[in-house]
Amino acid sequence: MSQDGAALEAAGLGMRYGRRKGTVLDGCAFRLPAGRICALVGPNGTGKSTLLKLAAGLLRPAEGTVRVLGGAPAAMRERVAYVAQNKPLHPQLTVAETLRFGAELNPRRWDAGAAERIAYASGLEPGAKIRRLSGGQRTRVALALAVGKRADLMLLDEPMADLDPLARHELAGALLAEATEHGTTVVMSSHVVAELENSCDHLLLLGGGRVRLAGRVDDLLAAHVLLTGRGPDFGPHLVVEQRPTGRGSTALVRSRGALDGDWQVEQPTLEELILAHLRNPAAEPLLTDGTAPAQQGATA
Ligand SMILES: Nc1ncnc2c1ncn2[C@@H]1O[C@H](COP(=O)(O)OP(=O)(O)OP(=O)(O)O)[C@@H](O)[C@H]1O
Repeated sequence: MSQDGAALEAAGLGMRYGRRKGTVLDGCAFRLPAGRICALVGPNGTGKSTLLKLAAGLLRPAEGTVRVLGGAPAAMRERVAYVAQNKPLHPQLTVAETLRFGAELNPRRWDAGAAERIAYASGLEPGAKIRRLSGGQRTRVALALAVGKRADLMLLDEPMADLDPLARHELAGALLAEATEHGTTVVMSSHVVAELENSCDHLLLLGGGRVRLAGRVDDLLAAHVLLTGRGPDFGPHLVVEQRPTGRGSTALVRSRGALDGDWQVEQPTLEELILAHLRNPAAEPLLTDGTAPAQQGATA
């Protein structure tokens, strides 16, 4: 961990694939304090996988820096577990051989019990060949390897995408229990916004190559309210997104001062907060206290 406790930090981070292909990340800047369970969300193609690969040291930035646990990603591989979107595993190995391979690669940190708890919880056979496993079963083995590594930072690219709802619930619970017990920081990209509220305490929303929201979920929710009134005027409050409703207009706003006015006030859910920001890519970014990189200072 770095002195100031950042598990992942990006400053002026830029990334493009080849000269002609356009910029994926452009001036991306944020700081993720250690110990958080962070949801990484954003539209398709916005650079979530790219950011995770940069943090895993599999890509090099075109501009700026990314630091993990206070150091360069390539120097931190032993302390970082990365699960790619396509969950690459050796198809000819069995599940048990795959876990043994994980142990050999991580002799100083390997936690066989934790890996086996994840791998075998649903009745998966140790002798089953990886090539015969379903997508969800492969995911289970990939997550078992990541947990067994006993990393300080886990980077998970859409880890739950091909799991059935029960397996998703069970695995998310097991993963988060392991992470909480050991103080592991988790960054998990996902499109299943409704499920993030129960599993994540931190949010990183990417869009247009930059960070649009960053902070503790509680802080981000506290900075916003849903106002329903005759509209379209919502006083001094900064409107993120506004839609007509039966009763007039409902707006998700960033509160600027007292909330009294001719409208009804409700707290948004995390899903409402994320959807409003996805619907309005032009909304002003918000990085709450402690989540802007040291040299930049918070933008709100
Ligand atoms: N190896 C590559 N070569 C060229 N372009 C790439 C490569 N990998 C990703 N890209 C491009 O970079 C952009 C960001 O891709 P990335 O996979 O990081 O997005 P994402 O947010 O993870 O998307 P999704 O939600 O669809 O998984 C996309 O436009 C994609 O086409």
